[in-house]
Amino acid sequence: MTTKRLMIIGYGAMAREVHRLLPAGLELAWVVVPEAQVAATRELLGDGVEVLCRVADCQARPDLVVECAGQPGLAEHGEAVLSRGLTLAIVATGALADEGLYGRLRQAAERGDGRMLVLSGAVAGMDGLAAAREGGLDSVTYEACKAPKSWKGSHAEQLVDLDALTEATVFYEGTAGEAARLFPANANVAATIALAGIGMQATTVRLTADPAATRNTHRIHAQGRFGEFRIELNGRPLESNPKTSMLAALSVVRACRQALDPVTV
Ligand SMILES: NC(=O)C1=CN([C@@H]2O[C@H](COP(=O)(O)OP(=O)(O)OC[C@H]3O[C@@H](n4cnc5c(N)ncnc54)[C@H](O)[C@@H]3O)[C@@H](O)[C@H]2O)C=CC1
Ligand SMILES: O=C([O-])CC(=O)C(=O)O
Repeated sequence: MTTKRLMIIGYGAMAREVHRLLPAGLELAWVVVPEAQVAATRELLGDGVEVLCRVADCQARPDLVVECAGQPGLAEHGEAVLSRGLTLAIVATGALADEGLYGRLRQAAERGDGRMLVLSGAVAGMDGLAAAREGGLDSVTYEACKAPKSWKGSHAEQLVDLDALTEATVFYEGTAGEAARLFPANANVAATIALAGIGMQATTVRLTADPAATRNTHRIHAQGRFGEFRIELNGRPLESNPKTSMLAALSVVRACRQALDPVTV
């Protein structure tokens, strides 16, 4: 089997974990980072990987492109990937709460015959939720609970004193679309659930900080013609970034494996 070649957009905590766990048969050939990080990333990765700041500078055709660059990274590079007819697997799904961007990415994919794969990221059950949607969904709620340190540097700091919490505290309730925009490094999952289910406005979201939490907890409750499901997922955060659950990186690794395997499970 010939080795396939991967492009990763972004080279932060998640991308490094994906790189570490890359399945045999797929090699990291290109990394796209902001211009200011090109030199340091080149030094880190050595000669085997081409470090670029624009997708257009890639002279060959990656077999798969994965976005691990956050919402601004998807907004900056998504169209360039899709309009070249490439497959782009994404985790910064919250960027799709911006209808304008979503429309431009769809058009680029249609124009160039590209494909955008919305990965399940830090949650589970997106297959069942999307199937349930076919029969009609009545309500979908999503609750996330993380340790205060996982909410540091986010909009949560404007809503609650994270350092003073002594018990689990709900600091945000709203729609998936708003949550994904207000918490771009923490609530992409809200948008993923909305995309698989009943949309950005109808999906309700509650966010909690809990000083006793050691995991990133995600709870989904969906009701519809199919029946009802509840999922609770207690994900281990990445040591290198407590905002990000390990499962989100693993969902990217799974997409890498699927690109190699003729059977999709
Ligand atoms: N769907 C999901 O379940 C989840 C999605 N995420 C998303 O994944 C993103 C990445 O997570 P981490 O790696 O833990 O964050 P991180 O902050 O460690 O890394 C993000 C990297 O992207 C790079 N970047 C930023 N703008 C860029 C651009 N325009 N072009 C190329 N690279 C750019 C940054 O330089 C940084 O190295 C999060 O910001 C979040 O949006 C994170 C966790 C779960
Ligand atoms: O990794 C997680 O637990 C979820 C997350 O950050 C996101 O949805 O953006």
